[in-house]
Amino acid sequence: MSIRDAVLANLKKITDPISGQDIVSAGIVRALNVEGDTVRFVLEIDPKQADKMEPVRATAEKAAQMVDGVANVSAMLTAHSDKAPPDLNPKPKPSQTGPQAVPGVDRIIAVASGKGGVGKSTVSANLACALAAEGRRVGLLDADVYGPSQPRMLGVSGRPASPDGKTILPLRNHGVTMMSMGLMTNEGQAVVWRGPMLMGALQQMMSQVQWGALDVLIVDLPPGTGDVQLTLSQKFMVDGAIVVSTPQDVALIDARKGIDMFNQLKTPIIGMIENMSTHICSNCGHEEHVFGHGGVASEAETLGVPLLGEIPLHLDIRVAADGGAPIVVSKPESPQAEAFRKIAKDMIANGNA
Ligand SMILES: Nc1ncnc2c1ncn2[C@@H]1O[C@H](COP(=O)(O)OP(=O)(O)OP(=O)(O)O)[C@@H](O)[C@H]1O
Repeated sequence: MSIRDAVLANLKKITDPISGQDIVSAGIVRALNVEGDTVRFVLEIDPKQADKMEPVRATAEKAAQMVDGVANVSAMLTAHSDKAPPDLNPKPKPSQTGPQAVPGVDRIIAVASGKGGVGKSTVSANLACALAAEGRRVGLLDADVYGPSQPRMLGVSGRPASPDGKTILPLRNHGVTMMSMGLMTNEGQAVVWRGPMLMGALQQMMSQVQWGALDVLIVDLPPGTGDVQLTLSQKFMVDGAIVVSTPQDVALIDARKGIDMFNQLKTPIIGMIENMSTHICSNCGHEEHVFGHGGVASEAETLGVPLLGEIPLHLDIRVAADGGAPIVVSKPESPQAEAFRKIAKDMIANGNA
């Protein structure tokens, strides 16, 4: 029998005057520790019973000393607490991998494109402003770190403030709360982002920016199917994705890849938008199909995703975007703005925004 077991056997012969059980079964012998020939333990008691328990402690100390091989014994009375003893079993860490919601944000919608330059940022800015005009509380995160354009499109400049060094205060214009990676760097300065930096920056933008209460947060993604797209869908609960494409085959091939990626990530596709659909001459109103027309509609049908709308190629759309007031703000009654506003209204009607 080990010293520890022999000590316990002797302690079991002592009766706890409070419960009538032996002191080991009563659970008052705690922290029994044997080190060489030294034995230490405590008797955990109600402090009000200290006088009654002191003789028990002295008896327990002697009982431990009786064990062969024990030279020194230290038994102490300690006050028990009503609190549960600390749980020393390591708990599994909460899962870091599951997608999380952003506090206060009801929905996250990703706007993506397979190919660059198809007008994804223009569509994001106009949709955000159109949804805000419908009374929705809208946030717009420009996650296009390679070519951040939302500050220019929404007409905001200056660096966002961080009063406490932890949270970042977003900017606001045209009813849209906006944050862009472009505001964290100097305009015109090329930024070389590596994968882990990108992911860290995106998480920071989602979690540390004080978005406030939003009905919808639109995330303007970089073109393609890279780290930012993956991180967004894996780390955050993305409610839906909109894929913007021009009608040409080359753009459509890439758009298909984008849809494929969202399907694999199990992010629901809200639908596709054909941008630069028909060119309307700003002088004569003549319509021509610079990049073809209807390519996205037939692709959407093939892929079984909704076509949300077709946005014409029109000089006013570019001029408005470059001037810091998207066309839905600067010319809300124009047919070009109407195309965006219809998409926004349908999104609200379908519960997507
Ligand atoms: N429907 C349109 N009519 C006219 N010009 C447009 C239209 N859509 C976008 N543009 C213009 O095309 C250019 C590219 O658009 P935008 O920056 O929105 O594309 P993007 O897909 O976000 O590009 P990036 O590759 O930088 O992500 C901009 O100058 C924009 O003003």
